[in-house]
Amino acid sequence: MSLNNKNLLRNKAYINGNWREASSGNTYDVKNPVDDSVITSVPDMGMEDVKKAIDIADQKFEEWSSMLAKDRSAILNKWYRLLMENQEDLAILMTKEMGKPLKESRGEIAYGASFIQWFAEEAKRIYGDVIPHHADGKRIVVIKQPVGVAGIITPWNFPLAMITRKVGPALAAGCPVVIKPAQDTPLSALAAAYLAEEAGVPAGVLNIITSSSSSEIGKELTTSDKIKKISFTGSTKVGKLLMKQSASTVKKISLELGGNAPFVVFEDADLDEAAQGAVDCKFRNAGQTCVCANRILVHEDVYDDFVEKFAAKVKKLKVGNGLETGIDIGPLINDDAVKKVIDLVQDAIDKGAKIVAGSNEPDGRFIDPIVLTNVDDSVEMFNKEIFGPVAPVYKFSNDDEAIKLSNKTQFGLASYFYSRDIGRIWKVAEQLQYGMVGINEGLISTEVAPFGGVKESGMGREGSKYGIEEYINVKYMLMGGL
Ligand SMILES: NC(=O)C1=CN([C@@H]2O[C@H](COP(=O)(O)OP(=O)(O)OC[C@H]3O[C@@H](n4cnc5c(N)ncnc54)[C@H](OP(=O)(O)O)[C@@H]3O)[C@@H](O)[C@H]2O)C=CC1
Ligand SMILES: O=C(O)CCCC(=O)O
Repeated sequence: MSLNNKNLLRNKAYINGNWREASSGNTYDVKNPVDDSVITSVPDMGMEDVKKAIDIADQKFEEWSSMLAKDRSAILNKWYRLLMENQEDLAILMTKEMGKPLKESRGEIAYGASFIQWFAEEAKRIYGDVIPHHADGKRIVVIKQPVGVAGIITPWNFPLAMITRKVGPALAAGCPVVIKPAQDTPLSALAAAYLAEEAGVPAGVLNIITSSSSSEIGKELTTSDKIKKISFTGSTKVGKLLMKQSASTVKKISLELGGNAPFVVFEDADLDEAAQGAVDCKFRNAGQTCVCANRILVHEDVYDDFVEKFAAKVKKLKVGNGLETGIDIGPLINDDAVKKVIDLVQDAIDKGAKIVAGSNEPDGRFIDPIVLTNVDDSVEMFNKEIFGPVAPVYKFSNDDEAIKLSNKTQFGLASYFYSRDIGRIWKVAEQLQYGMVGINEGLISTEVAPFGGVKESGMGREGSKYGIEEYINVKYMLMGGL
């Protein structure tokens, strides 16, 4: 692989500042989803290794949390700079292991790094409170303290940003971390750990376990009494399991789970902007994003015009190996993902849907982006996260119906709508049962805003001033006898 900084391609896991084999000696291959070519192999760690990582992180808690906030901040800032200095190499590595187009990988490196920079600043602003006292001779003070060691489990679709969005606030608050990246994408995580070490993150404060036994590692992280916090991004099914397991030790927990985002186009919308917003929102990362539009709902008066504009743009998207120039859509992550997406399309076709762009005949893991019309809420994909480049366009007749359809799901992560009417904008934004609302905007992710969902999309917020609260305990002190 042609990286300028050859040190970024790691084939060992990282525990206590050492690059390590699994104690069993086992490894597994990391493959490029384009053609299954092996990039390298990494340790296939198990229970013994994760226990070691947890123990060392626990031992490091006192040292790391008692370091001056400005010193932790300086280390994080240096890590941010190193991530950005190595942006191109990290992007190549990411595209190789995950498949997203290089331009999107570059974007994710900058996005991922931005969380480290943001939380480097927040580290210095974990302020407490003085509360006006309730009785003479007493004073009330509130301080904020780090929760302790954080166990972090992340998915393959954002191999860097999902890690930095959790590790940034954890380290800023003073919490050491044990990270289990997705089995398919450990290399971005290991490269980031290498740069963290270069930046001066002390040994044992940041540990990475590579493993193909996610349930074993997850069980240990969620049940160990040394882990005080679990942060997870991934499917709702696994999130529920981790929540259940974490109950045994009553851990603080953040979950970023599945979504089923509505993207509503009202009759007064700017249709050109809405069509472009829908393309950006739906096809980012080949649709493999929890905040991607999953259901495009369009008012009947503008339905045909919107579909024409939208489909014309979709037909221009270029599908191929993400390392090649000009590619908009890379491969899906694996064969199961392709099958799931194509089965959902077939179900819709069986119920009367029409394909107006793209094709339901994949070329290996590549799917020509599909636009479907003539769909209603009886199709399976109305209720399921598609996680692929398929855009079903539903029709509605009035605002109440649009809101009802939008909220007809157990998920509540991101939602979007396009309108120019200020009254409608307020009403709809308030009535959408979602943690995030994009208004005349298809891309909402930024480190400065709180990312997170309601309902079965999870709990907790990442990024912004709220993100650090997930790694902090509030302590109230009452002083009497004054
Ligand atoms: N909200 C989001 O951002 C995401 C949503 N999804 C949704 O989930 C579907 C399935 O994707 P998938 O990658 O399988 O998602 P998972 O939820 O299975 O995987 C996410 C992370 O959890 C780990 N994991 C899996 N099972 C367990 C377990 N029992 N205990 C502890 N950790 C576990 C995975 O490890 P490993 O990789 O080793 O299996 C990975 O690190 C997607 O099609 C999509 O709909 C997926 C990814 C992200
Ligand atoms: O899909 C995800 O797992 C996270 C969403 C990426 C983003 O932050 O926009």
